[in-house]
Amino acid sequence: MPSHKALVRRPSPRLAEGLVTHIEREKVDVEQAVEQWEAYVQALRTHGWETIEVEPADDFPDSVFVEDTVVMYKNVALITRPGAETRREETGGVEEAVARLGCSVNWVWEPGTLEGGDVLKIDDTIYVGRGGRTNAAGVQQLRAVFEPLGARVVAVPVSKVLHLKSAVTALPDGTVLGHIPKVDRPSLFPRFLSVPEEAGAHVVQLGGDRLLMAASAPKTADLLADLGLEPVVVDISEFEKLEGCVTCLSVRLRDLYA
Ligand SMILES: NC(=O)NCCC[C@H](N)C(=O)O
Repeated sequence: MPSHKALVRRPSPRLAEGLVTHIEREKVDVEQAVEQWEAYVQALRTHGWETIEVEPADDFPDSVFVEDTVVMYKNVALITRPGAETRREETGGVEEAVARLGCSVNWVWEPGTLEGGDVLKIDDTIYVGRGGRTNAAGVQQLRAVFEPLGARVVAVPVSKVLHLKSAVTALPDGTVLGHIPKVDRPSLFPRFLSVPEEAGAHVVQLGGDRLLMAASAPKTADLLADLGLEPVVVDISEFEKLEGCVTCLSVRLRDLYA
């Protein structure tokens, strides 16, 4: 039976110092960010996810973006080696959390770099974005860990946004969603739906037809509702100022044995 646990990590008081790469820096209201994070966690819980808080990493401004520190496939965790040097030490608490949940643990080693935001799983296909934060050695290491377990790893170029999942995510039927101006090669995906907003490309599958989405993509929410899906909308404006999206604030663990 699939498990319904999700890792989350409380924002650091230094959140406002988080990295910004492709957008202009805007002032982040940390108090509001904490409220938004609590509402995000509550939305996961309301829709059947047991949330597990990874120990906070207050010295690391970007630590709330927990998705970047680990990639899960089946019961196996791959602890990443973030391309952003200032994020490298975020991984310790996450490693401890997944080990405690009974996952077997692997690591990305130097010279590899990989961030979880660059990894999009659709059934047994694992798309990995080769871009600013994930290098070729990171792609090879991901392949070496997961292909023997039955995955097929497909590398795709990412140059217009921070991570692959800043450009594309997937619907429950496997259709890939993306905002065309931000996607390097839409033709790499077998079934692609173009959405009208950049933030509309980011969905977290909550189960059934329910999709967690950001309030900043109302036209895409309407489009998806019109296709019979059920958007669950959260406001994550303070995280968006740091190039965060709904996907990066949690890691869903769907295939634990426990
Ligand atoms: N997976 C994600 O979308 N992560 C967002 C990370 C944002 C953070 N400010 C960073 O640049 O690393």
